[in-house]
Amino acid sequence: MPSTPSPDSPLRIGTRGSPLALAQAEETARRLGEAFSLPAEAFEIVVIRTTGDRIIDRPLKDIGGKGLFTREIEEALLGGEIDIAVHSMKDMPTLQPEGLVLDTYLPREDPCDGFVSDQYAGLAEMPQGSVVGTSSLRRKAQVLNRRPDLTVVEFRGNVQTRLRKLADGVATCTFLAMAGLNRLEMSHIARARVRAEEMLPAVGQGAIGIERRINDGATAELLAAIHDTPTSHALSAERAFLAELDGSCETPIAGLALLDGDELWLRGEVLRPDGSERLDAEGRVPIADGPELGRRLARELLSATSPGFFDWRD
Ligand SMILES: NCc1[nH]cc(CCC(=O)O)c1CC(=O)O
Repeated sequence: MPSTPSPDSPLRIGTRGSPLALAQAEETARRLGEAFSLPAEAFEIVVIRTTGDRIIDRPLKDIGGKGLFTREIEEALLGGEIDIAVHSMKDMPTLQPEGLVLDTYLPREDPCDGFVSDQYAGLAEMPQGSVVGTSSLRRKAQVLNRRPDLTVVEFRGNVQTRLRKLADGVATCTFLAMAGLNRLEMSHIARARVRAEEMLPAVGQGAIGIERRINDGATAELLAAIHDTPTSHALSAERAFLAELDGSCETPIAGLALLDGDELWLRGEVLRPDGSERLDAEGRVPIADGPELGRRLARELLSATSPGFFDWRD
């Protein structure tokens, strides 16, 4: 690929095919186009179907393995079928395959969850025994920790599918990332934005990451123009926390870093899947020490958990 994409030799952007994934790929193309004054035809969006997209009738944790939503995309990147891959950082394992790097971030959207229900304004108002739909182990554990009386049912599928299940009465409420709703211009469906103090988001939530081949210097130069440094500082701290816990998007782990002047604040949380126990830790350090803080908080939580806390992990 030449150093600057053109309609004759477009930059091929690999992505999943959901409306949200496409919106994220389009945002990436738009930002690159603006940075280099390129027409839309200088970018080609290549939709790649992943294992996670293919199997929609089983809970994610039963399909197993990390990178359910990324493996096929990373193979296309390694195979030279695409030039970059655009991902929701929330879905990304902490380690990338040999030969790939994931170090470009777009400015982060709202990291918090949204509460979605056409009947109730928030979790506190849900009647005893109500049904919550979510496929996220984190959200399930957090909901049950606050409201042990509620029932959580599996709620797989993209945003549109989940809304249909809600309309069909499969559940009374669900939670969706505000970032996804904002990017789809659907934030009006959230009855409330759930503050991080109430429900700590997933590590990386709201951030878009762009992956490339490690030896592709021309693409690295392009991506540098749209990289957001504050987002990368926050994500480095959160992902160091996650990596030290050896967690993935399949485990009830939450973490959020916020920048405040030249300092970084990080809170991390681990839960038992049934919500019966929840532990958190937080700290504030100079921004450069974010990853070290992430590892320290993870070790703090690991040593504070009661026997058996992590037995659900394989
Ligand atoms: N696991 C699916 C997923 N991956 C990223 C987002 C939302 C967008 C984001 O967090 O950046 C979602 C859907 C959701 O949680 O509502």
